[in-house]
Amino acid sequence: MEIESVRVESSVWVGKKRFRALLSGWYFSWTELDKKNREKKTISVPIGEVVAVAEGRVEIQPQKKAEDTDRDFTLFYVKRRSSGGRIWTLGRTQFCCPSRDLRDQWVAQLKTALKTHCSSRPHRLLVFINPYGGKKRGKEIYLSLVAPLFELAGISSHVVVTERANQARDHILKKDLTGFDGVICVGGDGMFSELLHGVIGRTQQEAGISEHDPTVMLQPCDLHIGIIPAGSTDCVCFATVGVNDPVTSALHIVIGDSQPLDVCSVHHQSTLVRYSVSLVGYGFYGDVLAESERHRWMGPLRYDYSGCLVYLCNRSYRGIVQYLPADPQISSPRDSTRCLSGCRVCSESTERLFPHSDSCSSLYSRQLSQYSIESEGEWISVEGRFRCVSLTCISSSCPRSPKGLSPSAHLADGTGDLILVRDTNPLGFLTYLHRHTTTQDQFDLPFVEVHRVKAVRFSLPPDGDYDDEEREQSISEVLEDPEKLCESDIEFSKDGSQQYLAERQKEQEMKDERKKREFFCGPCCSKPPAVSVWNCDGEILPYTEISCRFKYF
Ligand SMILES: CCCCCCCCCCCCC/C=C/[C@@H](O)[C@H](COP(=O)(O)O)NC(=O)CCCCC
Ligand SMILES: Nc1ncnc2c1ncn2[C@@H]1O[C@H](COP(=O)(O)OP(=O)(O)O)[C@@H](O)[C@H]1O
Ligand SMILES: [Ca+2]
Repeated sequence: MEIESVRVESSVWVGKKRFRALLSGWYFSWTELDKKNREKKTISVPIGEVVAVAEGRVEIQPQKKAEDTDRDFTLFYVKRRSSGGRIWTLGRTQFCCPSRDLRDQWVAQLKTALKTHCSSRPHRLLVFINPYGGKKRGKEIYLSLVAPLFELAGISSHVVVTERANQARDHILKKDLTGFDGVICVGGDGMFSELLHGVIGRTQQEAGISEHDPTVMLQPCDLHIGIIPAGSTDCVCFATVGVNDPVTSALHIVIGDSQPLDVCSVHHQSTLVRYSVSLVGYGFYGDVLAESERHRWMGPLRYDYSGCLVYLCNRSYRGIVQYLPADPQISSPRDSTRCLSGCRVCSESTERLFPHSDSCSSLYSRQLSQYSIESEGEWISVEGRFRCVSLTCISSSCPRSPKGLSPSAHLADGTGDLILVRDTNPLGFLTYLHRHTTTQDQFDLPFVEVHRVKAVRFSLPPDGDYDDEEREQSISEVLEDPEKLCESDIEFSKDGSQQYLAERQKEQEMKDERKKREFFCGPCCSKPPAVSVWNCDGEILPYTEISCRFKYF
């Protein structure tokens, strides 16, 4: 065995075949040799993708067994399953060395290489499982597919199976998190949103920053959030990882991959309402969500069912949308780029927004540079009747729509995409929706506009068509249980809560009167509602008039 500073080489056997194994710099490779020592096929694994190395012949599934044959060691690593390489599985190769000494040296050298090259890997994780998300398989997915990988990689985890909505958010906001390298969400976009609110909220609390000030620059978060997809849409996972596969996500977490993400903060006047990563949608997507809440028992299918019902209702809503365009020289929602980890536009945006950060690894520790959105251009106003108004920070691709709401949106460029779908005939709108599922351009329709933006405001036309009661009515009637909606938002409304509480009181007073009326009246409806609701990553917002800003994390 030759040992230079970072070069280790020897003969090994894999099954009955002889190989030359080589550890050189950032790679471990093994090359098959024929009887005449001629090299055949080489398999090469970056050290950054090695999950674990163990003495003996080790298997983790179906059961972990270690057979410590003197001269063997087992290497576990990331293996790409699909041709596009997006789906990952756990690769496992058992090597047999010429002697025990040599085996021990290989194991020691590989472990040292892992320590040296993989310092950003997590050691201790706090895992939140929503047992009711998606098809209610969160617990099973975690225990059977994810926990064994964490254990193999030497990651210890503290698991909380939630018993109520917002438990994970409150835990992150209030409990001692010392020693945790990250928090993991086992669930869908709603569950991810809970963790996001916990992590952003806690970071701002500790930094003494008020989230209610819409102009404030938020403190970046040190705690990373990992997602194990077990929800209904899994859009945040799909748009960042490229698939919604629990094993792929667990392996990304194990090897310490991280991806900065834009976040949209949604304010109503001077109150922070929520943060969003995937969809802030009014009209069609708001109505679908409101309807789907009645059919939660259907699981993920509730969105398809409700989508059909809402489509048949053929609704459009009036509104005024104001937006602050992003710099068109940098990128456009109509270009054909697809943002992935390491994207040039995102790296250049990082450099522009945070000139002193040197690399991706510093994204979570730098201070945000102060810059004013208001000084960067003029607001543009569009008034009209819309089928839907959608805002998204990322592509929002998901299994239902593999290219997403805005296929060229960037994950971390500090901007979002605003999609305005004006009122059109039912066939036109169906064409728009259907194009989300095909390769056809959904923006290439005369009634659709898309803009890359830094901020957006939405209001209702001030012509007397809408009174406060009508707005309040629409907001509350979409939920079977309005109390639940209030409960989930009250935490975020602490500082600017007076107006919120007054509105809630008013809503209570009108509750009995409204109880028997249906918000979704179906195709036979005689008086459609004048206002829709906002869908914010799967939660209904309690306000119609909102302002949104895109922030970079
Ligand atoms: C004729 C075919 C019509 C197909 C229409 C497809 C349009 C798909 C666009 C998907 C956008 C997804 C944006 C993601 C939103 C999620 O954050 C949110 C909550 O997810 P979860 O917590 O996992 O439940 N999901 C939705 O609001 C569902 C929207 C579904 C619309 C049909
Ligand atoms: N134990 C629980 N009981 C009820 N609701 C919960 C629980 N844990 C989390 N939630 C809430 O369930 C909502 C939906 O969760 P999510 O995991 O996104 O599933 P789905 O994708 O099916 O909507 C989230 O808003 C979350 O706050
Ligand atoms: Ca973006």
